[in-house]
Amino acid sequence: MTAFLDIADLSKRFGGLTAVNHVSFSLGRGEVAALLGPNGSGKTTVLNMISGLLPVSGGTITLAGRRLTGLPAHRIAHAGVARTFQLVRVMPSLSVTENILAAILFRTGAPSEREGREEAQALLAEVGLDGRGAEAAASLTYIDQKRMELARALAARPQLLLLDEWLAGLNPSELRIGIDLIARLNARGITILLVEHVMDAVRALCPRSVVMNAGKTLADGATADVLRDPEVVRAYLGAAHAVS
Ligand SMILES: Nc1ncnc2c1ncn2[C@@H]1O[C@H](COP(=O)(O)OP(=O)(O)OP(=O)(O)O)[C@@H](O)[C@H]1O
Repeated sequence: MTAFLDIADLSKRFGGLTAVNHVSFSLGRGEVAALLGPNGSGKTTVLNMISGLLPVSGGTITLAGRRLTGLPAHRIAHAGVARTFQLVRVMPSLSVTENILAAILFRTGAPSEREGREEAQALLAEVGLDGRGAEAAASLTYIDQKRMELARALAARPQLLLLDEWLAGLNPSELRIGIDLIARLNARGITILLVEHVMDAVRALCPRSVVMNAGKTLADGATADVLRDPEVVRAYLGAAHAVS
């Protein structure tokens, strides 16, 4: 597969700490892959650099041959990259629909009120929040806030979706729904990179996984093989999350 997202020799230093240390991997268009690793291994920092939230200290990131490194976050978003955050970010004082409309507005500049609301409605249906648009965002349960955050990301019509522990904290039935939703988005052609500690979800969704440890790439390959790799098992067992 030719690289759609190409991460080459990527590094990030915070003062004396090297959080990401010469990491390289690439994703093919339409691929869904996991970025794994114990706590503090640098996964979120990689997502932050891809989405332009943090400048890189070294290396390059390209999407469909276009260099993203050095672009501000809003330009990267317009180039087709959307993400969710580990700690859900919503605008609590607005309604659910208004939260989505804000994201649509960011993409389009100025949709007509009717078109914007129709699109918001369709996005809410897609993430399982059909008919919930009038509710206050702050009143949503945790999973519903996550759904709404995903709808906001989808409002950008991304080519690449970065999910930072989007499935964390869901109960088993919610997890099933979440996995199906991610699989559906991928089937629609969205390339997905997910940082995830829920290994059942990783196994179900991601044929391929990249594993980081202490800022470096430890493994990159078929998920089943990677999760059996003794070095990966050791890295996880030495940390809070065992590979279970
Ligand atoms: N803005 C920042 N300033 C200073 N240090 C940071 C910053 N962001 C992350 N770090 C440090 O960089 C290292 C990697 O953090 P990062 O959040 O990328 O890890 P992670 O693999 O996503 O962990 P987790 O699974 O717990 O989310 C950690 O030591 C963290 O404390």
